[in-house]
Amino acid sequence: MSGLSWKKKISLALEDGTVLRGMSAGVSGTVTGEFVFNTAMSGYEEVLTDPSYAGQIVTMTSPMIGNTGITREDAESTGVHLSGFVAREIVALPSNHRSRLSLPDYFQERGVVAASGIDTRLLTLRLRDRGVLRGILTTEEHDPVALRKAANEILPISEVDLVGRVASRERMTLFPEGPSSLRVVLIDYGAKASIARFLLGLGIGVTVVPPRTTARQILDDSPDGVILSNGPGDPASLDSEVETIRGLVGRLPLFGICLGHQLLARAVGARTFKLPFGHHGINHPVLDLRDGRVLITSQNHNYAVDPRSLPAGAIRTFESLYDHSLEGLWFREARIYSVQFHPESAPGPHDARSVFSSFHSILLGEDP
Ligand SMILES: NC(=O)CC[C@H](N)C(=O)O
Repeated sequence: MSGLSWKKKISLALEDGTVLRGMSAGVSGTVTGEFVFNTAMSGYEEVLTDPSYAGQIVTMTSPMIGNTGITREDAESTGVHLSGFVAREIVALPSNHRSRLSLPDYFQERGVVAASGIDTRLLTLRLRDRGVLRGILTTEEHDPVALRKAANEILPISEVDLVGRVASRERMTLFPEGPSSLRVVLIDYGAKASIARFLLGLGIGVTVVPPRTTARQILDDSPDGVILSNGPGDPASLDSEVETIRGLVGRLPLFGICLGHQLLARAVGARTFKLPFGHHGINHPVLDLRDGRVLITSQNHNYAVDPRSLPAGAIRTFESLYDHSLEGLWFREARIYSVQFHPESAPGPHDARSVFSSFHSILLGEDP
């Protein structure tokens, strides 16, 4: 608990005028972003290190966070990318043989502004009823009038280059342990580490490239397929990324995960739209529209593909059982496969891991 002042007040304000108070569990400072709520009961280390949360302040609905500490082995990237973190109670004393560090000490180490003691039930109901809201989290300002004004001056997430902030800047090839005959290019918009880990586990080599790599450069590299990663922000604002994908469509198998799925859909002419409060959690049921199976999946998105805008040839593969939004696509002719949920399941149940095997089949020229 070193460096932590549980006595320090923290204020939270939303653009709708809501003001809440709590105690700081992280560093002092002011952060702004879009508030979202996450319903996962475990896996906060993966949530903290998932680059897709850049620009967002994440509220955990589970009432006690921090019990299992920080293991460092469960990180999905090398840093914390979300803007701020909120929970009902943040625990400073972990109880877990894998823990290396308490959560408050990790916040100090990583410079995270975090709030404990917030009425997260009220906050979540507000976000559920009014939709995702911009807001501020601060240890420096407590006057409600000033807080409300600041919350209303925050730039919408669609106007911030979040992919540029978290994506990899260098090309790098990872080799699986055993012999491998397949290699894919992973376009990294802020990829979770588990995606490459999974592919390597299937014996597939992975060349990670920055998003600004051109379609020509990727084709000249002659991979067996291309994977479009998860990532932060609004897919509708990523025109140059979509342009690159357009240059790959029909040329080699493509596989999109979350943001990658949304960008792929845009590349073939579909539209994306913002969901009222998104899907963030590890208990999201999706229906496999091909065989009626239900998978419990890990999800983290605020946007979705509009099924009415899909071009001819699109096969809808998965649908959310919460709001019936589109969760997966397959284009047989063009060999494009994509899912809105997270098959790497980190954190989350493992039902959807078979999606990687489906992509493996596509690489081998079979149907998923
Ligand atoms: N996890 C992701 O890839 C998120 C995709 C996108 N930023 C969204 O919020 O919908």
